[in-house]
Amino acid sequence: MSLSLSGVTVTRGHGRTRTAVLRDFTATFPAGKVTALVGPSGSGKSTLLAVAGALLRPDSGAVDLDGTDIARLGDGERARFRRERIGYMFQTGNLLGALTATEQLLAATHVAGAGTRRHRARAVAALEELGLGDRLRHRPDQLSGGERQRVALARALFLTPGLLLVDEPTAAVDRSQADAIAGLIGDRTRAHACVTVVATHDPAVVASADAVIDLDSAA
Ligand SMILES: Nc1ncnc2c1ncn2[C@@H]1O[C@H](COP(=O)(O)OP(=O)(O)OP(=O)(O)O)[C@@H](O)[C@H]1O
Repeated sequence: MSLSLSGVTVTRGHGRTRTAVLRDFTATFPAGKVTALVGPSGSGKSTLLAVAGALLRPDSGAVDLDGTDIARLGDGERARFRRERIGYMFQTGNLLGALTATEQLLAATHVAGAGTRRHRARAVAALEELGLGDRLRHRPDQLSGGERQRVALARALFLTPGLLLVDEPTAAVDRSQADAIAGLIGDRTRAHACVTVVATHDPAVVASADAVIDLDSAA
């Protein structure tokens, strides 16, 4: 898997509030490495993840994922890329209210409820790895903010994506959990040679990353 953005410009808002969030942004994200995306609030970290994750189309520029410019694909193909190649952990967790922690992971494979035993065992193991072994049957409103965040990370990792995009993974967890999460993201990235991009304000996550891109100076 490879990811490079070239000349990417994204404007957001309408009318007088319309501003360029990313302006002619160019960067290459290496496989098997964690790239930390830093910069002050509002500098465009989440926007860049959304562009790389085929959720937001840039106004101009190319988003090259393994030789395909995903900015130019139709909506159906972009959805397929997201489903098959991209693991996305949103800042808000974005868990589905009706599903248990285990089902959140199985939903990624479209087998919630009817999951095979093998899928279920994998989902349970993934949640146990993140310290959630006693929260398997809990729904989002029965989990703490940090627990929801860890379920969201487990879900993003579940299908072993080639591109892993993570937004503020340690915002709602304590220091030891934050270190465990940063370690797990690094381990998975190296083991599966995936391209990993982590938007973060956490100095410890930045310190454990292989490369750092500062959107403040890139703007
Ligand atoms: N849907 C939207 N419509 C209009 N403006 C938006 C929209 N989404 C984001 N913005 C603006 O784009 C800018 C960049 O937002 P973004 O969320 O990418 O920043 P960020 O670096 O991730 O911030 P934070 O660290 O606070 O999460 C901000 O000024 C924000 O207000």
